[in-house]
Amino acid sequence: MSYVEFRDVRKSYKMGENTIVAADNISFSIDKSEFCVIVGPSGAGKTTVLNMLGGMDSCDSGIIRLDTREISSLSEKQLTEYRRHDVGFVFQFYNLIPNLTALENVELASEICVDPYDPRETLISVGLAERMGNFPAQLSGGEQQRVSIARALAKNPKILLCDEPTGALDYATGKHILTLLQDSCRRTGKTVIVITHNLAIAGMADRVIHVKNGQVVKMEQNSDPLPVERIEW
Ligand SMILES: Nc1ncnc2c1ncn2[C@@H]1O[C@H](COP(=O)(O)OP(=O)(O)OP(=O)(O)O)[C@@H](O)[C@H]1O
Repeated sequence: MSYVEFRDVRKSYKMGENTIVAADNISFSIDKSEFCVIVGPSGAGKTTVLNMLGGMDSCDSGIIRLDTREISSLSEKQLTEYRRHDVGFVFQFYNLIPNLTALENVELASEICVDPYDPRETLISVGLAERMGNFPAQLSGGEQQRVSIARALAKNPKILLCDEPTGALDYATGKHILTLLQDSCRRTGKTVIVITHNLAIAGMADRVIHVKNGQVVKMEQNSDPLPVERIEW
């Protein structure tokens, strides 16, 4: 069985008289330890898919599984536990707590987990050995994103969900962050999912899922993913 599975997943939002179908019978699967990119234009349904897999939103129908567990049928209480222990999130705008240092941000996340990695070692692994005592405002955008990746990894989650992780960064810094995510995936064996509108990023993925109008329009597997240095956009 696949590690991540979406089967005929539907999600709609009511907006007054109108119904917006954000996920229209979406089906796909992802294997353990894969680096997967979900790509599509604005409004395609990428964030909706990520939020449902991350336990932040529910689906109307269909089945969502992670590591054989059926996420789509968990109670609110079970979803809280699931988000806490099993999912690491990386957001476009980092979402760090401004009055906590880099180390404290990572410690806070790992304190609520069952089997976390050491926060200091995790910060060292993302290249921030010298910046642990700094507050987010004292760090560059790229460094803040490294902290947020460390915060997600230190939880030792089953899956890392990244929503446009390079969206707020310049070209070179964005590439460094993608390299870090690809390396972290390989080093830790974590399953990593990145959503983006940037088709060029697809070349570095083991698996690419193309979405449009709430549907999966294509799925590809790269037997030989490119190193980030060879990707241009
Ligand atoms: N909470 C919500 N309430 C109403 N409509 C929503 C909600 N969330 C998403 N939608 C709608 O669902 C559709 C898919 O949105 P979604 O954010 O998943 O797309 P996306 O591919 O992530 O887009 P973007 O790249 O712009 O973030 C859009 O039409 C959006 O307006």
